[in-house]
Amino acid sequence: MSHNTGSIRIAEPAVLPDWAARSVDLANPRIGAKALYASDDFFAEVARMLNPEPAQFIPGKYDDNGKWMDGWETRRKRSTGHDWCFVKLGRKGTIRGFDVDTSHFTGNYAPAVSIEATVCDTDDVAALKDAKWTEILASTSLSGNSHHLLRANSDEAWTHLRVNIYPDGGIARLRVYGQPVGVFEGTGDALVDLVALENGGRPVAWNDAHFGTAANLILPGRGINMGDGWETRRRREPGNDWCILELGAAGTIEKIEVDTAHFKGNYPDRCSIQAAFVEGGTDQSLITQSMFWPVLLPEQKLSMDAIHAFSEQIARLGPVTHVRLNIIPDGGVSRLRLWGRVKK
Ligand SMILES: NC(=O)NC(NC(N)=O)C(=O)[O-]
Repeated sequence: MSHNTGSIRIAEPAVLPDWAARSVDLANPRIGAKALYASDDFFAEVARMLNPEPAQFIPGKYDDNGKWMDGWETRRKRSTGHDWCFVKLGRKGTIRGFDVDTSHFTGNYAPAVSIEATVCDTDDVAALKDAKWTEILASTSLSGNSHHLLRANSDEAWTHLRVNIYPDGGIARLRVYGQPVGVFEGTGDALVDLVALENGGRPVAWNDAHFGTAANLILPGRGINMGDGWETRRRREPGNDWCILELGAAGTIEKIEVDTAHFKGNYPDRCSIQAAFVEGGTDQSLITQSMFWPVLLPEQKLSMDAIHAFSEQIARLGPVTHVRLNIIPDGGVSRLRLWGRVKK
């Protein structure tokens, strides 16, 4: 499976395990995550480790410190001890596991990693150093140029991580697969975007995402370019393209926005949305189940490069947990917003 939380498709491991596929990357800078501090990042700055785009290797690219590497890389340690860094999560959340990705690091990858977590109401490094840390990933050996999908040993919600590497070396990318918590606390009866990535929404399945994946639909803000949306290949057979999204919380949808920003010669002719309150099943079985979901938004004509707002057209289905966006017959949509009230 691959997903795109930037302008370039992320080539995640060929197949993410279910616990990762149904999670949000809490370390995605596009929802506010940030590398706060590193004990050392001489060869490659720690911020690169969170880049939502796939790690790349650029032969022949060097900087004043050495070979340019796309990740976090510390200098060769000549003393005891180990390197570490602080990462602020984009949302407070529970953590199911990690992808510790050493892509392109072959003779300089970190031999081992462990990860600790804490809850802290500040990003101040001194305060974080004094925080109470809990190990949620025990020390684990790493290989070069590999994805390491590792389960976390925790059910609690956290705000910050300390990533320890033993004793030094590089990590290309860190993905933190989890679920935001408490995003709707205090919203009362306000309309909230139930499917936004930063509110725990996530893509479940799609039939095609040749040019841009479904994850882009629920990113914050408007799309930055045509690559920052969900775009399918040109359909050459009857039917329509679709994607299934899970809401961050069950709720009743009252206002829908379908944004075709940047899609001018390839926006869908029409769209519709089906929805359901799903209990049980798997992401895979939802693909079949979704064929029979009731219509939340009947077919609507779309236009180029515009936000389309719908409210009176929305069926009164009550609280739902999943939607299926149908685009007819194919094309690109930049963002989908599903404003509603959280089910009490
Ligand atoms: N060829 C290298 O990559 N050498 C060093 N690393 C970088 N990035 O230059 C090292 O010591 O690991």
